[in-house]
Amino acid sequence: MPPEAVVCDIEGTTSAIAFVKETLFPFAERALDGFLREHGAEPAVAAILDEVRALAPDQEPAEALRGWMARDEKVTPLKALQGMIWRQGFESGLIRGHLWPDVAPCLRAWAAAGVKLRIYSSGSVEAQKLLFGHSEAGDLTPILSGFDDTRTGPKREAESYAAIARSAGLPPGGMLFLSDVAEELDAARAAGMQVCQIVRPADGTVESGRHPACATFPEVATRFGLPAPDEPPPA
Ligand SMILES: CSCCC(=O)C(=O)COP(=O)(O)O
Ligand SMILES: [Mg+2]
Repeated sequence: MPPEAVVCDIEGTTSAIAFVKETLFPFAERALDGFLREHGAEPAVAAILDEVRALAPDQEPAEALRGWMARDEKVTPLKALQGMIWRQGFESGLIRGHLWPDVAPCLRAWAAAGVKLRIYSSGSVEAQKLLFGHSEAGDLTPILSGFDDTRTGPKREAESYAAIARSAGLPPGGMLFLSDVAEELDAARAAGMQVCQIVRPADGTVESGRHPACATFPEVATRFGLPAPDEPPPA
């Protein structure tokens, strides 16, 4: 049966890994000290800094945050803070959310056919909404019906996917999870979801061999019985 809902990872799935590493992370790194000086006492930011101190009690929060960014560690308070910092970049037009050209036409076709679309990323829900709200393909947030980040649960644990299915009000088997990371797909499959690894050569993704694999979203459409977009994606 074709899935009633599609859940998309971002980095390596809808968007280039290079966009995250070479645009988003350096933006946050450059703005970090100024952001903490200006906003560090605000309750939402202060609460995140408390989480950072609890996880890295032997370091200054800025030092811990920089280390996590350098090692691309998906630590929840870092992700929350990055989302806050990126807001200014997205809203001023300095950053536009990268999407591979095959992604938006499929998401639009699937939404038009009544397929529910959700995002599950290590990037915070705030950052997800910014990326899809200010994407290279325009504002896609009206066609997205749910957003989850690591506050829902770790991406490599089956219970996180069970929670996403509960919040969508669907049986896990009616949902398809798309990700570049095999361990995330293992967890989603253990929760009963259909899964597909997105293997984009431009991202250097290695096919695990444990899951169905597709290089583009139109290939996903063909393989899982989802509608294909009316127009071919731009070259
Ligand atoms: C605007 S979302 C930022 C992406 C990000 O920070 C990240 O860690 C993405 O990880 P994913 O789980 O989507 O692979
Ligand atoms: Mg990913």
